[in-house]
Amino acid sequence: MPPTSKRRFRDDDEYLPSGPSRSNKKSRKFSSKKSNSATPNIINSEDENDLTLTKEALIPKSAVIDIDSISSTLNVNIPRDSVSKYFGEDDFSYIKLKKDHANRPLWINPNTGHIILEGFSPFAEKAQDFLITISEPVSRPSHIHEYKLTPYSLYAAVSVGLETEAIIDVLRILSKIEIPDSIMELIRTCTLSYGKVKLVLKHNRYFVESSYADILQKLLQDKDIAEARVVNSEGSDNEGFLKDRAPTSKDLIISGKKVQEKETDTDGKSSEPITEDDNLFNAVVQIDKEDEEEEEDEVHSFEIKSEKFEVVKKRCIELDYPMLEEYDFRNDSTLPQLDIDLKPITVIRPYQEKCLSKMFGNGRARSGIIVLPCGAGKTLVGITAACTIKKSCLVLCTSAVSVMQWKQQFLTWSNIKESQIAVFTSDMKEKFSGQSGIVISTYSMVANTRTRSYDAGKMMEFITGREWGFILLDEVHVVPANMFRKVVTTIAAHTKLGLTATLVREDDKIGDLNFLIGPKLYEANWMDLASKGHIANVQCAEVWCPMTPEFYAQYLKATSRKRMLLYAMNPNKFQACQYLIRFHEERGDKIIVFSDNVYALEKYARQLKVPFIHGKTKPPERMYILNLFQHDPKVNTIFLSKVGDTSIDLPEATCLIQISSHYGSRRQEAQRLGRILRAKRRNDEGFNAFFYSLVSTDTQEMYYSTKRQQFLIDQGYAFKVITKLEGMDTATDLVYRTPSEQMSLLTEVLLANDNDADLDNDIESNADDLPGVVTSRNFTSQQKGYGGVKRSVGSMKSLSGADDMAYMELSSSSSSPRTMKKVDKKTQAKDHHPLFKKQWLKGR
Ligand SMILES: Nc1ncnc2c1ncn2[C@@H]1O[C@H](COP(=O)(O)OP(=O)(O)OP(=O)(O)O)[C@@H](O)[C@H]1O
Repeated sequence: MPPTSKRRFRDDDEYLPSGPSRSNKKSRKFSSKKSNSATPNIINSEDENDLTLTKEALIPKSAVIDIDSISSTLNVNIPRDSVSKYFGEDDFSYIKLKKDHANRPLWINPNTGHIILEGFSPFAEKAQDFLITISEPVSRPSHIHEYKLTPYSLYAAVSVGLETEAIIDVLRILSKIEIPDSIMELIRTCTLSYGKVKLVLKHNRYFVESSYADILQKLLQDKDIAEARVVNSEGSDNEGFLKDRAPTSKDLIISGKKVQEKETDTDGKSSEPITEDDNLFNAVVQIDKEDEEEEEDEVHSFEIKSEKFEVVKKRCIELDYPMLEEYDFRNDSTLPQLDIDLKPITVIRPYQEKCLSKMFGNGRARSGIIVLPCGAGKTLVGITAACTIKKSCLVLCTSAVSVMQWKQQFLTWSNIKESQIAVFTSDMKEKFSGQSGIVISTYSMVANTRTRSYDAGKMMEFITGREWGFILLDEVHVVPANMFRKVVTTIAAHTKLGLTATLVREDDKIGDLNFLIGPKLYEANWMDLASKGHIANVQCAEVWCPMTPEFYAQYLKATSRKRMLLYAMNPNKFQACQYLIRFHEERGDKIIVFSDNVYALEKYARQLKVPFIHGKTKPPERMYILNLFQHDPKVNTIFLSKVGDTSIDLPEATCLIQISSHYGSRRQEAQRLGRILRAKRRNDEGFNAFFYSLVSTDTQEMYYSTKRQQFLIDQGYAFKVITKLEGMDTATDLVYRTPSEQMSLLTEVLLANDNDADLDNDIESNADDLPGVVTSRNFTSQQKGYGGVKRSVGSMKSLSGADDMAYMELSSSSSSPRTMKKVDKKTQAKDHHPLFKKQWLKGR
C-alpha cells in the first residue's frame, strides 16, 4: 500500500473528495475555494489605511477545477479487496507500483493531486527543486514531504518556462506509479493556455509574443485585438508575424553572484561524471539554465498600439490566454538607466541566486513572488533585482520602520547615492534627484484615497507621473487585495516582485496574488537553509504550565476576556518563564520574551526586573533598551510586545520565550521565530537557538497554541512538549511560590480592567504607517502622536487565527457595483477556463 497523506483534514482540503462513495454526490475538487457567500466573516476596519486583514470570500464556487469533468477514469468502479472498506477513499491497492519503485522517490494521489516525496531518497534534492516549481509545498519535515498540484502551481510552472510534456515526463520518471490519468488531465488542462502568450515591452513598444504562431492567429481573430495591432510588414514572415530568437539570459549579469569554479581535471574537463539522471534533471529541472541553451528557439510576435495594451490584456484574459508580463529591460532605452550596482563585497547566497535566476531566467524580468523564510535575506534579493534591472524602482512596505530599513539596506549593500533614494512616509516626503532613482514608501501612503496634504499630493504626482522599471512589494501576504489593486493600477511599473515568508496556502488567495503580481517564482525550504547555516537551527518546545487550582477555579467562571488574563498570569507560567530566563542566561544566551498582552508584559517584566518595550515606549527609550540588549553583558533579557514581531533585527538573540500571543496566528509564530533565525552564532558548531511557547494547560491557550504551530510544523519544525521543567521544583527563589503570593496575584488579576486583556491595547503595532520599533539598524524613526485604540470587528474564525496569513479583500456590500457586475457576467463566465472565470467575474 503506497503511503497516504496523513494530513487529509487540513483546512485546505475541505472540498476534497471523500472517496468513491461520496464522489457521486459531490464533485471532486482539486482546489479549495470558499463560496462567495454574503456571510460577513470579516474583520472590518473603519480606517482605510489600516492593514488589518479583512476578508471577502472572493471566489465563486464555480471557479474550481472539477476533476469529474476532467477525468472519468477515477477509481469509482475499481475492484477492491476485503479490507478496502477500512481505507475508504485512501485505498489505493488497485494502483500498481512500478517494479523498481524503491528507486523512485515520489507517489501521487490520483484523487487529490497530493504528492508524497521520500526526503531520504538520493533524488530528493533534485526532486524538490522540480516539485517546488510545479506544486505547492504542504508539509516538509525531514523524511517525508508533501506537495500538492494545484492549477495555480501548474500555471506558475509554465510561466517560468516548463512545458506540459516536460512536467509529465519528469513526474513519470520520479513516480513509483504510472501517472494517473486524472493527474495527466489536470496538468494538461492547467497548462493548456497559460504562459503561452506574453506581453513584452521592447524598445518601448508593446509586443504580443508567443512561441506558437497558431495561438497568435487565434487571438487576432478577436476584433479588439486585431484593431490594436500595428501592421508592420517590415521583417514579417508570411503569416505577418515578426520572428525573433527566443529570449535568453545570455550576457545577463546578476551582480553579487559568486563565481563558481567548476572542479576540473587536468585536461580541463569536469571531473564529475554526468549520469543519465543528471542529464534528465539538467534538461528539465534546471530550467533557468535550459533557457541559455535554447538559442535556436523562435518566437513570433505582433506589435500592438501602446495605448491599447490594457484592452488587449483584458481581451486575452477573456479568451483564456492571460498574458505573462515580461520586461525586456536590457532593450528599454526610454526609461533612464539607474546607476546602481551591488558593492563588490556583497555576495548573494546560493538560494538568493536561485530566486533571481527564476526571475531573470530568460534574460527579461518576470513579475512574480519570491517566498523565503524570515531572516533569510529577502531584502538583499529585492535589492539585487533592482541592481539587475537598473531602472527607477519603487519599494512598498508595511510600515515606516521598514521603509527606513529598506533605505538603510540599499545603502549598505549597493553603491546607490543617498540623493537617489527618496522616502515617502507621513513624516518624510522626499524626491530623488536626477532622472531616475528609488522611492521607498508604504502601501497605505500610496493607496490612500483620503484627502492628502499638499506635500503628499505633490509626492503622489511625482510617483504616478512617471514610469517605474520595477516595483518591489514587501510582505505581500498581509496587504488587502483592494490596496494592491489600487497600487498596481495607479502606478505604471514594468516588473512587480512580491516578497514574503509566509505565503497563504489557500488557493483562492494565492490566486489573487497570481493575477495582481504574478506567479510564485520560488519558495525556499526552511530546513534546508537551516542545515546549510543560512538561518539558525531552532529547538522548539511547548512548555505546559498547569493552572494553579485558584486560578483555574476563577478561569472557569470568568468572562472570555478575563480568561485571557488568567491564563497569561498563571503563577506556574510566571515561574516557568523566570526559570527559563535564568537557565538560558547562565548558558550565555540572549533572550527575548514576547507577550502580546501588555498587562502581562509589564507585570512580568517589572516583577523580574527586566527592561521591556511595547507600543507606547518612546523611541529614545527603545533605542536605549535595544542598545543595552546588544552591547551590555548584564542585560541579557528583554520583554517585547508584538511591536517586535517584525522589523527587528537583533542577531544577538538566541532564545525566545513566548508567554502570550495573538490567538492562533500562524504567521505571528513564524515571524517571531524569525527573530532568532538570524542569530549571529548560528554557524558555531552544534549551535541551537531555542523557542519556547509557555501554555497554561486545560485552557483555550492550548487550542490556539496547536494552531499557531501549524505553519512551522509544515516547514519541518518539531515542537517538543515539556510537561515538567527539570529542577524547577527545587528552585526556591522563584516568584509566586507561596499560596499567599499567588492569592494576591489572583486578586490583582481579578481587579484588573477587562480591557487589560485586549491585545489591541498595544496601539502602535496596528498602525501601518507609523513608526514602530526602532531597530538595531535604524534608530532614526520619528515619533509622532498616535491615535487611540483601534477596534476591529471580527468573527470567531478570525479571532482563532483561521484568517491568518490570509490575503483578503476589504468587504464590499452586496449591492456594490462590483458585486453587481459579477452577477451580470456570471453566465458569460461559464465558457471560460475555471481559473480565469474568477478574473472575468472580477470585471478586470
Ligand atoms: N547574502 C548575504 N550575505 C550576508 N548577509 C546576508 C545576506 N543575505 C541576508 N543577509 C543578512 O541576513 C539578515 C536577514 O536579512 P533580512 O532582514 O533581509 O531578512 P528577511 O528575509 O527580510 O527577514 P524578515 O522576514 O524577518 O524581515 C540581515 O542581517 C542581512 O544583512
